[in-house]
Amino acid sequence: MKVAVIGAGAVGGTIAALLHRAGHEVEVTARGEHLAAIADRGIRLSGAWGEHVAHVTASERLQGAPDIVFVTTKAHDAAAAVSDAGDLLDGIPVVIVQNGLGGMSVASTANPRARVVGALALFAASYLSPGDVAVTATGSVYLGADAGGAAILAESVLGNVLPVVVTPDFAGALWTKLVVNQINALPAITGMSAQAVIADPGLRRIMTDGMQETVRVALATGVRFAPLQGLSHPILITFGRVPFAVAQLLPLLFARRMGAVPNPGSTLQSIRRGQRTEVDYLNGAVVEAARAAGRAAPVNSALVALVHEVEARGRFLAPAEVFARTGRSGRR
Ligand SMILES: NC(=O)C1=CN([C@@H]2O[C@H](COP(=O)(O)OP(=O)(O)OC[C@H]3O[C@@H](n4cnc5c(N)ncnc54)[C@H](OP(=O)(O)O)[C@@H]3O)[C@@H](O)[C@H]2O)C=CC1
Ligand SMILES: CC(C)(CO)C(=O)C(=O)O
Repeated sequence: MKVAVIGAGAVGGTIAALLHRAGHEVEVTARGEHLAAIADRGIRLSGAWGEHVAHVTASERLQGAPDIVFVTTKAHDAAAAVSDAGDLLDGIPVVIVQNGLGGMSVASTANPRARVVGALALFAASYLSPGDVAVTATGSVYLGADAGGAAILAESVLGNVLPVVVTPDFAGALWTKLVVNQINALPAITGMSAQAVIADPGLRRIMTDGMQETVRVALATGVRFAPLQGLSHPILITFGRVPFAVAQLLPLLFARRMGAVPNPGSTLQSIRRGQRTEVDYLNGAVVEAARAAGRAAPVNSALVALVHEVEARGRFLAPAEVFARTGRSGRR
């Protein structure tokens, strides 16, 4: 099958390499030195799903019409990336693998003729250097069901190379993932891995507070969380109410699942490359939902501000600075 990956960075490079290893004809788009390295030496995949060098067709814009396309840019790049493909995506299943709430509507607006399917990656991947990507933790991809059969094709293609779950409630799954993505901000602020952040009692407290705030905001706006990686609506309702001593078990569980290989998360990876982060689409989406419901989301607001500060100044904050800036002692 002819498969395209638009924005073949950490997640997209992993998907492209796995599909190439399975025998598909793969074309990718990327930019700059990463594109040059892929064109020269292929995508070099390493980590938890094995090693593979994928010699794929690579350019800045899609060259041919694929049977299916995966869009794996960061949220702020998705509209331009889909538009750049022009009419090559007309009538094609376009699987948008993206965190944040708006990926599907952005892709549908950029090409109303594409058959857009939402997807959420629960595996963790790192961009190591131009052309090199590594899977640091395995996990499923959750696909939204659609009426037109595009998700069935996506499931058959992707399900052959990694674990796939089709969810009938993708909107609810997006919100469950937004709770999980509370993992992202503190590594981006401190420069520490997600596991190291969670191991620090004071930082773990902030992350846990952010998760509980996200749950409470979502429930206040009528969200029903869909099942995702062991989380569910009833579990998250309970999580939103319990004291910190119990609630901290959730980030501790996430750290355990991530295993021993340090996971920077996708937001810290943007900072390390001197790029804009997705924080406005992650913690910022919680702040926005709270505002629409006439509520405040102080923890998420503070995290958004601190990530933007690190983006602008190019200097990470030490945990003590984070505690001071968020009005905490740091002892929990
Ligand atoms: N990394 C992870 O572990 C996980 C990430 N996610 C989510 O998956 C999505 C992708 O994340 P991730 O893979 O980490 O991001 P990356 O930044 O590693 O990859 C995105 C790639 O898209 C490229 N790109 C952007 N715009 C275009 C364009 N118009 N044409 C061609 N290439 C383009 C980027 O190039 P450039 O670098 O030049 O901008 C980059 O190489 C995000 O929404 C993220 O939140 C979800 C789960 C896990
Ligand atoms: C779940 C997590 C944190 C995995 O790395 C992720 O979604 C991301 O990095 O964006």
